Order: sequence, then C-alpha cells, then structure tokens
Amino acid sequence: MIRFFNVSKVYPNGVKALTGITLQIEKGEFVFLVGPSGAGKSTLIKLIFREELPTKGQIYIGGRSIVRMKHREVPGLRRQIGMVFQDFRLLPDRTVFENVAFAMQVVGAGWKEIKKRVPEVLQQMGIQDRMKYYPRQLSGGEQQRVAIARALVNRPVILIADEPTGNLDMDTSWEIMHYFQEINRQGTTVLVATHAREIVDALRKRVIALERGNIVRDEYQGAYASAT
Ligand SMILES: Nc1ncnc2c1ncn2[C@@H]1O[C@H](COP(=O)(O)OP(=O)(O)OP(=O)(O)O)[C@@H](O)[C@H]1O
Repeated sequence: MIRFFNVSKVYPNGVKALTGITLQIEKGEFVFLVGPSGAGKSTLIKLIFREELPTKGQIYIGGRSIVRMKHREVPGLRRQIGMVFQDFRLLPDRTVFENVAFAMQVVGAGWKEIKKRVPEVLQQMGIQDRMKYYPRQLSGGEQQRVAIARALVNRPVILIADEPTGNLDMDTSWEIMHYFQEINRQGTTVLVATHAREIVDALRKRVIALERGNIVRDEYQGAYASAT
C-alpha cells in the first residue's frame, strides 16, 4: 500500500529531514509513527500526501510511483488519503455538516449523494446531533471527530493523522484513538504520528520510530520507547 525506497528529504535551507528511509506498510495495517520533535514524522507524512517531493528515492502508493506522478494526477492520489491534524483545520464559518460536505463538493459529488453520505459518516463518528453547530460551539474532541468524518467522507483507503491528540486531554485522546481502531477494523490503513506514549504502549500496534531522519526501530506489537 505504502512503499518507501531509500527516500531522503533535504529542505532548500539544507536541513536533512529524512535520510535513506525504506519502509513498507501493507493494506489494513495500523501503524504508530513516533520520535522526538524534529525527527521527520511530519515530513514523512507530507511525502505520502505529495505535499513535498523527496530529494532522493522512490515512493509508491497502491503500486504507483507518486514521485513520477504528473501534477494532474495528484488530486486522485489525495482522494485515496484522508488527513487529520492536531489543530483540526475546520472552516470556522461553516457548520459541521458544511465542513464535511465541502470535502465531497471539491471532488464533484452530487447533492443527493452528499445529503446521504454526510449524516452517515457523522453518525459513524457519533456526532450526528451536532450537524448544525459551528466548530467554535464544539469541544476539542468533538471538533476532531468532525475532522475525522471529513477525512473519511470520500472513503479513503489510507487515513493519516499527524499528532491528532496533541490538543486533547487524556480521556478524549483515548476516545479518538478508539475511533481510529474502529476505522482500521473496517479495512482502512491507518498511520498515526503521535507523542501519546501511554496510548502507544497500551495498544501494542506496529511502531515505527524515527530519530534525526532515520528509522531506528520498526516493531510489531511495539512500544513508544525501546525496551533496551
Ligand atoms: N519546510 C521546511 N523547511 C525547512 N526545514 C524544515 C521544513 N519542514 C521541516 N523542516 C525541518 O525538518 C526537520 C524534521 O521536521 P518534521 O516537522 O518532519 O519533524 P517532526 O518529527 O514532525 O517533529 P514534531 O514532532 O515537532 O512535529 C526539522 O529539523 C525541521 O526543522
């Protein structure tokens, strides 16, 4: 599903964010990406979403090279990937329904389909009763659930979250992680970059650890930190 071959990323200012990364994530996996601040987690995510191009190496998503991909093919790639961020990134002047509907409008979905699908995905995230609210009227956890609904509405094959619980308290973080697990159980590949040590340690998923742009650990049923 996601393959990196010897991928390096050097930013124009000379910062080496990733060095010779090779990794493979299969369809249906749940992976935590961990590592100290500046280790390269966000850069790796940006490469998958083709927000950045690698300086060296190849990246394949679903068997296709996204490095060699043409500009006009990028929207099609992004449609396969749902993205969730620490700061939710909801549109403040639109309701919950409109925020989620917007993601369908930009890919050209019809109104009838939108009216059917948006309540469905909001219900999946347990937030259907907030449909007419504006983001400022919601708690952080509720806003994040709306953001996840938006990420899922076009049925992506991969869901990527960059520090999704960074602005949430522990109980709410757990709630969000349970949703990610449920989404994964339904077949979506899930990649979560996180500093939530307690959750990573409890869930025992595959853990890929980055340090200074290198993979220093890749373990199934892994923990936040190395056992040794
Ligand atoms: N657009 C950019 N231009 C230049 N340097 C960058 C850019 N984006 C990130 N970097 C640098 O690349 C390195 C890796 O950053 P990255 O954001 O990928 O780390 P991270 O592991 O996601 O950190 P955090 O946990 O703080 O989000 C850091 O040294 C950072 O300063």
